[in-house]
Amino acid sequence: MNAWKRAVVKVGSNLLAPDGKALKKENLLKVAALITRLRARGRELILVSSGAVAAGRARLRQDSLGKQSVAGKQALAAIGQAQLMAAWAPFFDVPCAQVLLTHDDLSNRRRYVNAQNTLRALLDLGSLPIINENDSVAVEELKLGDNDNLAAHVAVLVEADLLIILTDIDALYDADPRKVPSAKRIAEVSAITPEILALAGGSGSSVGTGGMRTKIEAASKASARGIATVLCHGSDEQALAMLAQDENPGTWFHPATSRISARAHWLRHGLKAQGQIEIDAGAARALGQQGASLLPVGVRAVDGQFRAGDCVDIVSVGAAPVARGLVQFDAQDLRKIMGRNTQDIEGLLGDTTPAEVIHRDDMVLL
Ligand SMILES: Nc1ncnc2c1ncn2[C@@H]1O[C@H](COP(=O)(O)OP(=O)(O)O)[C@@H](O)[C@H]1O
Ligand SMILES: N[C@@H](CCC(=O)OP(=O)(O)O)C(=O)O
Repeated sequence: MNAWKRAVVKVGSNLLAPDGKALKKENLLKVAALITRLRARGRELILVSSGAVAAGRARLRQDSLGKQSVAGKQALAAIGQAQLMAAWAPFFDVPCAQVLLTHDDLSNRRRYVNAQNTLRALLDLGSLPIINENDSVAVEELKLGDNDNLAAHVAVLVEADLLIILTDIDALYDADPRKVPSAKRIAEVSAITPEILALAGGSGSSVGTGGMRTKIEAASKASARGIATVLCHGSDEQALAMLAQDENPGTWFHPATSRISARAHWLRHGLKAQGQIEIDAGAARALGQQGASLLPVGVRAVDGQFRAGDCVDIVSVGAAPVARGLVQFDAQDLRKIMGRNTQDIEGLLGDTTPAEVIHRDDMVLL
């Protein structure tokens, strides 16, 4: 574990605000001490910190965790984010830089590159970027929601070597230990298979979002780009000391042996599908085995109201998505030409109709 240069450290809500109502400063201090130790050894660190909503509750002295309206929660996050930064800053002797990201910043290529440049500049300045989702403006349906997935996106964005997930449990277990006391600890995961994903339960509390499942998803996203993930307890002094010594105190997720390209990763993980295209068996073979583009003739059905340039999922009849990519037609136009041979569609939609529904270069197999 000792060859890494740059890491993203993610600290979850459960650790920062175990009761959901106030920040637990003692836990912030432990994480800050780890980051300071690692920085002193020449490592570059980026912190992804949850806790804005809880800090907002604390500032407003709201004792109840009762249901909030969306706008109410967004307002809490706006108040709490300032509190959160103010809570972290005294624990570091370098400048802390607040960066708030939304899903749009990851899906829009220009904004993605822009965020990448800003984060690189912040590291060059020797500052500590502290990242959270921009909860106060993020549109509910498009939210990442949990900070595990956000941290994985950030790790890919800054080309980190390591993702460190600090939470309120010491490792991944083969079942949720809160429900199955005999659950066994897993020290190493060499490949994130559907079986590994199935081990994960939801959050053990009303404070955390996503539980172990989003942590494994995050490890999987990071792994696909050659980034390792380590998960451990973030307030256990011994675990943190081991991390500082480059030892695995919890669960180590190996990076994938063959990493996918940055563009393929962006297509696969950075975008949300705006619709679905169902293809026939011949097209599924052509895509899966021959590396072909998707042509109108192989399309059987079109679902959704997407526009040309949007990301869509490609599904084989009655099956889970087999690929996704950037479609070259609006949904309504695609409905007019689906199932037709290329020579038959000329003139149907004007003179400059693209030959492919989704070009191979804009597609990733799932
Ligand atoms: N297979 C599992 N192994 C370990 N923990 C699990 C598992 N399944 C579910 N969990 C739960 O996931 C919780 C951590 O996730 P979460 O509550 O979202 O924390 P955070 O706020 O740090 O993101 C643990 O407290 C645990 O109860
Ligand atoms: N962005 C939210 C936190 C989201 C969240 O709870 O994520 P997680 O720490 O993964 O459980 C906040 O700052 O309150």
